[in-house]
Amino acid sequence: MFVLAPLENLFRPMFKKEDLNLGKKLGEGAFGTVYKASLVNKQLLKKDGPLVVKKANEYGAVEAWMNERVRRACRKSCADFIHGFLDETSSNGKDEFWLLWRYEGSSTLADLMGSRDFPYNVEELLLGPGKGGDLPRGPERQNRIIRITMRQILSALAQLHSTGIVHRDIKPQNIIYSEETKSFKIIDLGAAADLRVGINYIPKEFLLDPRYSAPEQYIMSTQTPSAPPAIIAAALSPVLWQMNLPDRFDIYSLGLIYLQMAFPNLRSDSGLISFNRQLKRRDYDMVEWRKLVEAKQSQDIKQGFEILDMDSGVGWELVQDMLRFKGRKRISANAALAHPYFSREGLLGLSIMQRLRMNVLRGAQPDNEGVDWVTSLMAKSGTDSVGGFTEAQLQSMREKEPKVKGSVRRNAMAQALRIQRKAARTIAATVDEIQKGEGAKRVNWWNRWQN
Ligand SMILES: Nc1ncnc2c1ncn2[C@@H]1O[C@H](COP(=O)(O)OP(=O)(O)OP(=O)(O)O)[C@@H](O)[C@H]1O
Repeated sequence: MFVLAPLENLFRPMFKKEDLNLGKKLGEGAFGTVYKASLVNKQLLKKDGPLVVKKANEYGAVEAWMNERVRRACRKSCADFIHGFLDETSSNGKDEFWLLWRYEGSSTLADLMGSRDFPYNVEELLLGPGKGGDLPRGPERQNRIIRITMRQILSALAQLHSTGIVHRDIKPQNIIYSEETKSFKIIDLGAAADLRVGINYIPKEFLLDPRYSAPEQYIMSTQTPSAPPAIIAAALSPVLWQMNLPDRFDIYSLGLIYLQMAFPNLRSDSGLISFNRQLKRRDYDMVEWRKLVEAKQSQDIKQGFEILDMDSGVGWELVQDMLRFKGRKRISANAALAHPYFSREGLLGLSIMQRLRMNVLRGAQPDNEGVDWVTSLMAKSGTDSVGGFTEAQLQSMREKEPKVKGSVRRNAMAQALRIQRKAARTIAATVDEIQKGEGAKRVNWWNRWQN
């Protein structure tokens, strides 16, 4: 960041407003106006194609800075940023900041979700026309499309978070379908906070879209002092990150999007607002919410739960993990990507593996440390070609169940051991279950799994 940023400015093309022809207005928000645009002189950029210009107010400089950082650290997760510059000659006498991106395409996830054909319209975009035809239209096919979409958005979020950036405004309007990469990307970093440098990180700032924001109002505890100088912020950021887990704010917003994709009646603003109200009244207990709405017998509700309950309810598990009231108990983007919901499709023995992973995750919930421990084990385990646990690994974990020692029970170590024991017991129980139920078939299954 400190080295590459100045170097980059020496080599990247610079623009001024005379280089740009503004076209159709694409949007107007609190922070500026967005236009489709083209270059007056096409030679200025190596790759031709339409552009997007945002004429922003005083926050534009922060948004440009954030976009440059994303371009260096995780460029595939967000819209392709080209350049940002200050226009001191603006007609209204105020400084205007111009931001320039490549035009990714004409559809945001909000546009796509607004169509009656959702999610099949997304399937065509992600897989190509006619490529989803192996399954008849119905919950199973919808589940597959939603899962691919969720994986793409979560991967983009995981990259942003690992860069130290929290978006703070994740919503379908800010997720765009890129026609070039045929995948979803995140846009609008205008409300983002970069904890590594302290940019835009003001604990008391209130910039949230109430429809999609998590119950906590601040991404950082209000006890945390305001941003220190950049270099100190960079050194402190892992500690602050660990203390506050600010990334979980975005996860809640994505959890809401997941629900909207599954339940057609939650896609409208009024549907989402009434969901938020219902959940708040039930103290953010999703099981209670489910009891409430299932009693209503609506077709949309039935359809949504049919999707979430597939594969032993992995989707329902995931959405609950994303929508937990306390940020600390909410799943991280990386842990969500390792959730059984995203297990590879079509592998032999998948359902047993899914069951195992889910039991282990269930056993570790709601201890977030437990989930992290389990996911790190999963990430390290398995064969080269296939993730997950091998039978030998499961057996050795089973034998290595940590021993209890009365005196250490009260300290933090005891807590960690307790979670490990819980996970180890779950693994043992699941292995027993598999051994009992599958009998002779089991040997073949494991052999096939490891090959
Ligand atoms: N790179 C891009 N490619 C194509 N369209 C884009 C791109 N960036 C933005 N848009 C379009 O412009 C609209 C507004 O963009 P953006 O959300 O960044 O602006 P904003 O002023 O912050 O708006 P809001 O306050 O409503 O979020 C988007 O909804 C999208 O339709």
